[in-house]
Amino acid sequence: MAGVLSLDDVCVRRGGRNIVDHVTWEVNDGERWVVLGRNGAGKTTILQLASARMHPTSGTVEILEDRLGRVDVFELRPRIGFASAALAQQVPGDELVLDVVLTASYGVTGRWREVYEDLDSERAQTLLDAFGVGHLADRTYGTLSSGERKRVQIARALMTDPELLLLDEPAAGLDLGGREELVAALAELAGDPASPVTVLVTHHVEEIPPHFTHVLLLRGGAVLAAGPIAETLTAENLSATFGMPLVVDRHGERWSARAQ
Ligand SMILES: Nc1ncnc2c1ncn2[C@@H]1O[C@H](COP(=O)(O)OP(=O)(O)OP(=O)(O)O)[C@@H](O)[C@H]1O
Repeated sequence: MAGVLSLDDVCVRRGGRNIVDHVTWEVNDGERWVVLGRNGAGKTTILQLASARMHPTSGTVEILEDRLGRVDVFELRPRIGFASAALAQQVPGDELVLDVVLTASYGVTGRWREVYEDLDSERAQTLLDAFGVGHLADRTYGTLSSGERKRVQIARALMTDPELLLLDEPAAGLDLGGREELVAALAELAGDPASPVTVLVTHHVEEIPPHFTHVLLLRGGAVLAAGPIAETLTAENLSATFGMPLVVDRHGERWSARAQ
């Protein structure tokens, strides 16, 4: 599948203005995208569109070759893995960690009467193991640290074996060690050709994991630049994105930025 996600001249209008402003953006098979922009730039809104949780005011959104507005979003959503702070807040604190991952099969949070196969439980456990939180499977979600919760959320997002993985600020609120561990786990995921096409929203270039291939820079709801990371994540583009003179450094496959 070439076109995994395609936005064509998309606007989202709220409160009398375009919070997504004529965005055209194409995400193809095998790509791993980072989305950067200031607070309020429209990053979360674009992920809402990409996860079939919002319709555009104008323009077209195609996800996994289905056009929003012409497809049953309830059939589409299981094909998209999504992790965000807002979604994480819906997880009941007394839910067992294994169940937090398992319930993604039905697109619900909070286990009730659904029937799961042993294979599902094994998959949930394998995913928790892959993110280094397998030993927490029997704990309740509410007792986990924020770093542990982030990992569980990503494991949950992968439970349905999605074709598209969307991560909204997965490293927000983590300490340095937690961030680095998460970046390493995401780098491993991104480096695996069998992994889904991934879009990661972040505020910090330091959180870009190795193996991410492309970057979308947003300003005021509009695309400032988009393309392969090495040529797009320049000091000039990042300075324009954040509205201040910035220096950008690349250390191997990691990035850092600071004021000039
Ligand atoms: N229903 C709404 N009515 C009016 N304005 C809205 C509405 N929803 C979002 N906005 C505004 O749209 C803009 C984009 O919001 P969005 O959450 O997409 O930004 P973001 O880039 O994810 O920001 P942050 O980095 O702070 O999370 C913000 O200025 C927000 O206040």
